Amino acid sequence: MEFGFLGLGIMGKAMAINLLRHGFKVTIWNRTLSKCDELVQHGASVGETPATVVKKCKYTIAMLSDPSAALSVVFDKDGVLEHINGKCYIDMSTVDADTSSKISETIKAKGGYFLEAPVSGSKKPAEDGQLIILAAGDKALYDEVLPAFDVLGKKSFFLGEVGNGAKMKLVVNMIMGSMMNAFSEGLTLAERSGLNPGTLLDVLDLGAISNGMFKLKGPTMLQNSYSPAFPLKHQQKDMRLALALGDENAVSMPVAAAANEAFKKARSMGLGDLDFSAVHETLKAPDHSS
Ligand SMILES: NC(=O)C1=CN([C@@H]2O[C@H](COP(=O)(O)OP(=O)(O)OC[C@H]3O[C@@H](n4cnc5c(N)ncnc54)[C@H](OP(=O)(O)O)[C@@H]3O)[C@@H](O)[C@H]2O)C=CC1
Ligand SMILES: O=CC(=O)O
Repeated sequence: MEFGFLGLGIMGKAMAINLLRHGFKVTIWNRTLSKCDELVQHGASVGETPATVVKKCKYTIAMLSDPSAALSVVFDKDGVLEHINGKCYIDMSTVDADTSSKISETIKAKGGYFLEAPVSGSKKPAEDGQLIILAAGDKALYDEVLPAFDVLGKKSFFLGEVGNGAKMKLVVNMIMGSMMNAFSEGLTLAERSGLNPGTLLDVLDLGAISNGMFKLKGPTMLQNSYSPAFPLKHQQKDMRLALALGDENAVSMPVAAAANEAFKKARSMGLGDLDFSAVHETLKAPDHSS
């Protein structure tokens, strides 16, 4: 089975390498072309534009940063739409339901097939093929590409009409971003009140609120180490999109709104390209330490 793959950031690179390792043929494209070099070593071919990748491959996956990138790769000159007639496009980026629906409707109007399939799970699950895939849209296309999803993820969900995958992903990340802020405040409170925050991690891990994120991020946060697995700018994008979903549905989300403010503050401090756990640094800023 041959796949096109557009977007070789933290996630796209790991996912495309996984497909290659499992015997899929992969033709890649990335806006910054030099990022293709490493994958060529793994056996990938390179397409000059999104359009040429779609022309060559029956199935093309995209893993792009945000709604604006997802729209640009489809609608701009040399974009996906130019050769989409009869081809299949699977967008795994985290975007909002409106963006996904706009892409879906246009692709279908031009004779193509569309599936949205955002993922839960970060850099390591992407490297290990342990993502959780939240698909929606064309069910026949979902069934066709399951062999690839089985390589990329540990579990795939088919959630119905386009938009449901995007919404599920945003709800999950809204919870995750809120939890990260509560965790960060807890670590800081423990430290400032004279407790050993390392002991707090042990206590948390034994109780009912033990979870993989606290376990993974706690030790590195205590070392002020924020090498990006999930860039903070993307977490803030997800909070923003989840809050908009809350607006549309008149759901009051004061906790998520406060978490969004903290991520915005972190971005204003120049921390957007670090891991989202760097929101911890906002609590060390002068207005919080006096
Ligand atoms: N990292 C994570 O833990 C997870 C991320 N996600 C989601 O997956 C998506 C990708 O995340 P991640 O890999 O971490 O992000 P990165 O920032 O590492 O990569 C973003 C990718 O998007 C490309 N891109 C950005 N803007 C444009 C544009 N205008 N036109 C074309 N290409 C563009 C980048 O190209 P270039 O190299 O040229 O900059 C790069 O390939 C995001 O939607 C994110 O929210 C979902 C689950 C986990
Ligand atoms: O979107 C991020 C993740 O860890 O999932």
